[in-house]
Amino acid sequence: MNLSNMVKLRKKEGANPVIAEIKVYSPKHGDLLRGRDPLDILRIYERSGVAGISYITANEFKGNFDTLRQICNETDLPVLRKDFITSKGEIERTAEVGASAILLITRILGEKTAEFVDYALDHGLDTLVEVHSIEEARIANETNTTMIGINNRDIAILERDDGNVELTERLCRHVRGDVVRVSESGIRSIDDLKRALKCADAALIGTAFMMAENTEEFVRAFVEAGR
Ligand SMILES: O=P(O)(O)OC[C@@H](O)[C@@H](O)c1c[nH]c2ccccc12
Repeated sequence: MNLSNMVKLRKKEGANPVIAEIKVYSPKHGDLLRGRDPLDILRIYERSGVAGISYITANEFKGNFDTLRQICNETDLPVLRKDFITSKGEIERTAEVGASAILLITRILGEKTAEFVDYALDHGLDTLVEVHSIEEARIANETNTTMIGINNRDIAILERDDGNVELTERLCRHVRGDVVRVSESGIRSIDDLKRALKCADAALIGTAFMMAENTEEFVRAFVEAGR
């Protein structure tokens, strides 16, 4: 099942649709993996009942394509590839490795966003078009994307800012309601999660999960909150 449909299924089941990110490093927080194996994090996320897995292949976040391939081979959950995609060849590679969805950043692709969405859809991928402003939401709304993500943090400065769910609350009404809407980044607590899910269909969380003392307990609490 692809990521957008998995989000809808988890929502129907009464769980909070959470996309859990295996985030090994961030420019703001530094090392997040702390010597763990990314596949062990994957198993914990699977056991916690998340709707899908996100993995960043971008060099700036110390990701790599082989780990993405391993994750896709090891799980039945839909996997989202996050990177600063600027070529159609990267869309083909993402489909070939078995990922379910690909992130396409409006800030980077601009007027090419719609064309890249169609190319990804034609290769069997779900698309998460990422926006950080009303203008970018307008571009995203004009595409055939299955999902639109509101990044609460500013990817142009590699998320060194302290964005939070206020941006989701502010932008959501500008994002089409007929696509899966995802609130991304800066979600650190159950309260943040509940605020995000008031207007988005799913929440994408990385740092808070990677920094948790007891990851499974922490992630499961997010998935089950309010049940
Ligand atoms: O670690 P956080 O604040 O929970 O954010 C996760 C994810 O949204 C973030 O890593 C992200 C969102 N869009 C991106 C694009 C590239 C790299 C990373 C990202």
